[in-house]
Amino acid sequence: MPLRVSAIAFLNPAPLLYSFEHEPAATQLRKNYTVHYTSPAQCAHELLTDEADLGLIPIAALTPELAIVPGCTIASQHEVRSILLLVKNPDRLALHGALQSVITVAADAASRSSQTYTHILFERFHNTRPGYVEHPADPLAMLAVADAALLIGDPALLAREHRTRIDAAFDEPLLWLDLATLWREHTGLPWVAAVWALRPEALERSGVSAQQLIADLTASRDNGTAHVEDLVREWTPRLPLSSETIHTYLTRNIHYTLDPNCLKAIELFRRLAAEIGALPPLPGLNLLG
Ligand SMILES: C=C(O[C@@H]1C=C(C(=O)O)C=C[C@H]1O)C(=O)O
Repeated sequence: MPLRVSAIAFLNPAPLLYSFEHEPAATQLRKNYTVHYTSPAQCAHELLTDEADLGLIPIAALTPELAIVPGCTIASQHEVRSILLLVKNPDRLALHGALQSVITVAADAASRSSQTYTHILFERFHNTRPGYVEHPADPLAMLAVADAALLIGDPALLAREHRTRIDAAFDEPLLWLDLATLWREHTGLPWVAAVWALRPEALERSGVSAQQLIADLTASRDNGTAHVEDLVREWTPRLPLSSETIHTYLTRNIHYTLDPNCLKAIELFRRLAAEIGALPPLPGLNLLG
């Protein structure tokens, strides 16, 4: 039985899924994998409820039972561009003051990792504890009900393109914060959003070995990063963004290699999240293979 795969329906994972979407590899991979696309939060839900065997899931949703597939990730070394915290009525003097004045945050319901990063940012780095409401990604609607809005993925990329129009809806321009940049400033580590995670018991049923799975996912990523020009051509008509922005996003903003610093970042993120009670502890990372 093929592995049931839940993948993220944003631009950022496109290089990871390249071989699953492009011939000649796609036909071969279809024998072992059936891929479907949804939000990051839903990928986690499907994997955790056994509706999927393998998921590209937010690191906030990892549990000790799931195995992390080594090789690939969705991360960022500096600016990510697509994880944005928009803050209303910013105190122009200092970031700290602006964040201290936030009482409520409307958080993109598609997110798990960035929601938790937001908790860490406020509570650990700025010593304040706003309330949270989940909300569909729509900056103006979010800021109508909250002091700050967390956006991820394609809606964040689009909001950034319409920054002038969005700012014009308020008495003073919003504060636009890139969460990956802030995480890097506070920790010196990359910001990690998602990894491939597996229900280990599913491998036997599928007939795919751990080594084969790691090789297939890594080869797809390598194929994708080698064919970024194709992806830019395919995605430019799908998203109202310039091909330059898409190219920069895929080549400079997003980092696709689960290297030792990314693993350190996941450990630190989960430790800080557990310390503030935002997530259950994750004792050690369970890597496949
Ligand atoms: C880089 C991004 O990371 C996303 C953010 C996630 C989250 O907040 O849970 C999960 C997966 C990623 O696709 C992005 O979409 O902007």
